[in-house]
Amino acid sequence: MIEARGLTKRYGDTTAVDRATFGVAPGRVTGFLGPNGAGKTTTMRMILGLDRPTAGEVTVHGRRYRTLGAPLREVGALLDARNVHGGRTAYNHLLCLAKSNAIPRRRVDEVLDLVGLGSVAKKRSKGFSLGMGQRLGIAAALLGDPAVLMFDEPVNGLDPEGILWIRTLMRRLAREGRTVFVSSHLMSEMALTAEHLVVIGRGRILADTGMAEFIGANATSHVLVRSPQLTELARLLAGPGRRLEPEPDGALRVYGAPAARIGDVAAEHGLRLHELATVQPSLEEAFMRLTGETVEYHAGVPGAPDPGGAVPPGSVPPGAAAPGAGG
Ligand SMILES: Nc1ncnc2c1ncn2[C@@H]1O[C@H](COP(=O)(O)OP(=O)(O)OP(=O)(O)O)[C@@H](O)[C@H]1O
Repeated sequence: MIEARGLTKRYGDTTAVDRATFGVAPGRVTGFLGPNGAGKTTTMRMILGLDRPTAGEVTVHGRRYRTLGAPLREVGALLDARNVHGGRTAYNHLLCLAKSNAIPRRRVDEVLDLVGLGSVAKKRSKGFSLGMGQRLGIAAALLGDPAVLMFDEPVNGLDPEGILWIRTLMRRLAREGRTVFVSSHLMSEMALTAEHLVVIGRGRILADTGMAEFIGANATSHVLVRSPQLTELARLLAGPGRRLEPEPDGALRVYGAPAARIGDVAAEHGLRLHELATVQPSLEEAFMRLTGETVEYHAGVPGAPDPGGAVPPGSVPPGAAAPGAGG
């Protein structure tokens, strides 16, 4: 269990983390989601005692990291995979870590096999690919068999196979009852990996909630309709609480009416339907609703919306009705 209370970090005029209060529970993957520069790495560094909070505190199992007796046995972390002494072999890198933390030598072989580096254990890590470097970093995090694991942007730069491997590993570690906290700015990846979300924007915690709840509270589903008589159908569907949006490929998005209702309207008027599909909102849509236009935010455009003034959870797109509303 990780608990942050009023956690704050300022660098001069920059407030990297602003009164963050959240908890990371065991037994599930918690995604730490936020755009570049939102404060994810700084938060993780404070959890690991690498940065001292300006105010507030963060504890692991009720204690500050620096006061843990055998930290590597309690918390494993992958912060920067390039931070490895490249002249050492993978085996020696892990052995040094093991020795300095009173971890038995056999555990080095175990974690090397676990991450699939057994066959290159005696090779110098400076010759490793990015994916192999990530695996070595993860092996180091797992070395002390810790109950709490943290990964900062673990899939950055990995190929699809590497991404799938990391996703599967994280879910397995969580199923074993561990606390797994993983940061990312990649929505599609988070949607597949995490069950719980802590969302951060410009240093502030914007949400601490289940994945499904987060999406449900910040975005609405719509129905995608295709018909050779779309103009007529659209006229019949228009009304209070409904929002109709044409798609570039000729389909129509309908907010505020369930698929069954749209199908009935079409049948009643003898209109042909070529497609009628309920589309669930994505994590990305929900995130963008919460934080404002993330694309602008990413690019650091002056005057980009302030995530602090975010749309409150439970709101729906302007003009859209709540699911099931309307006749
Ligand atoms: N050592 C530092 N000195 C000054 N400013 C810093 C320092 N570390 C971080 N910052 C600033 O704090 C803010 C948060 O940075 P942080 O790296 O924690 O964000 P992040 O969410 O991890 O972003 P990314 O996805 O780009 O890694 C940024 O504005 C960053 O420039």
